[in-house]
Amino acid sequence: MTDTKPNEARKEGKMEDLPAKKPVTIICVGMAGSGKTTFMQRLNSHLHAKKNPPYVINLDPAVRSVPFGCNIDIRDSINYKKVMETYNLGPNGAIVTSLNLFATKIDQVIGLVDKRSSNFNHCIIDTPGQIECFVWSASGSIITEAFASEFPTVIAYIIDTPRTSSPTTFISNMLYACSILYKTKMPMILVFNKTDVKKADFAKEWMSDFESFQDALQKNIKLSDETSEGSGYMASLVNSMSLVLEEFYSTLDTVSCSAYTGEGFDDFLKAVDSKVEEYNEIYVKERERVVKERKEREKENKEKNLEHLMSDMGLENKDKKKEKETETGERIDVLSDISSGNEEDDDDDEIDAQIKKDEARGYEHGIINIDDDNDNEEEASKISSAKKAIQERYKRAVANGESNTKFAADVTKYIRQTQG
Ligand SMILES: Nc1nc2c(ncn2[C@@H]2O[C@H](COP(=O)(O)OP(=O)(O)OP(=O)(O)O)[C@@H](O)[C@H]2O)c(=O)[nH]1
Repeated sequence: MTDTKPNEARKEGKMEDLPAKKPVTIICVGMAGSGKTTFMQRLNSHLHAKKNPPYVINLDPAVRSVPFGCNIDIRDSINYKKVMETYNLGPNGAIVTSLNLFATKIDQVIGLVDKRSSNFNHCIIDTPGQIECFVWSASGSIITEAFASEFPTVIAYIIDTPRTSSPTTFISNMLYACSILYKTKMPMILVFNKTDVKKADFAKEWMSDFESFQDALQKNIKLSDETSEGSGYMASLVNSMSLVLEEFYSTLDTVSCSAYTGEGFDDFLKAVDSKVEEYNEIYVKERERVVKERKEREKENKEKNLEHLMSDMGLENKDKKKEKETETGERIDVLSDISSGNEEDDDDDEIDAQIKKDEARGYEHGIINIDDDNDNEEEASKISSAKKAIQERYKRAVANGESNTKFAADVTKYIRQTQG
């Protein structure tokens, strides 16, 4: 992970002791038409101009043409039109399916980026215009998580500033950004794009001054009252939402820029740097904590499963029973008990006689020779050592996350042997 301390140490020439600096991943998300692709194009040329070319990834399978050179393009491996035909899907379903197919290869993608990571400082990713296809899909989460676990990752939420100038659309956009922030748990930068058309000062003011937002809302209500009905409900909803979102604003960096003119891109890169620091200070620790917790939970579950399996097989109980009865000097109830009791001598004679009769009639007995104590002890010890071996193997398999069909077959065989 990128770290400010390693950077300082690098400057001091102690680089050999330090891990290689990882590039930062910038994932561009935003509503359809907010200007993600144009923003990517400008960011790409801006970084090139600074002799700091980025690694570029396009994750929009439905885009006709991409106005920048891509290092990885989802369209090279997935044919969106074919996905639509093959799976009989509509446009959005096909985007989700294409992303699903791409997500199955994400480890290879990360491998590729990692391999080249010494050559660039930024990896920039464009996402589909249908924001929900990426943000709310499992594959979107997998892809984001995969990058975030390997590189410092920042979400750039692109906003169409002129289209956000009404309090209602502003709050809708903020709610969306808020939900993405809490879903991905990644550092986020709000990018007010298209400032060549409308400056983003109004939005920044609304975010920092609740009263000014209220004023704008009141003005909007008066205007709406003249033009539409039912705006009272909308206004009160927007009002409540603005209160809820106050805390969310404090966690964000905002930048205004124009993908057309290139204004604000230096500020954007500065914001990225500060978010990387935040990522290292807060998110890395948080992620480590979550991963640790998940591992502990998995370990607990595995142990519980092992206990359940053993008790389903009747092994643990029998062992415990055996221990208990040995302590009290009582008869041991083991699998070979059918032949170990002395009190059944008479019964044994009867059974013996029956077997002889049956054999004389030509029947075959597929039972253990219940008369022979030594054979039974041998059988019991065989079963006991098989049990131990299987327990050991199960524990090892559980520890290694092994999925071994032969092992499963062994367990089945053993259950049949002991319970059949
Ligand atoms: N004036 C102005 N227009 C812009 C700017 N950025 C993008 N646009 C225009 O906004 C429209 C949408 O831009 P795109 O870059 O295609 O937006 P997008 O978010 O990638 O679109 P989808 O991926 O289809 O959702 C285009 O007509 C762009 O020319 C900007 O900074 N200023």
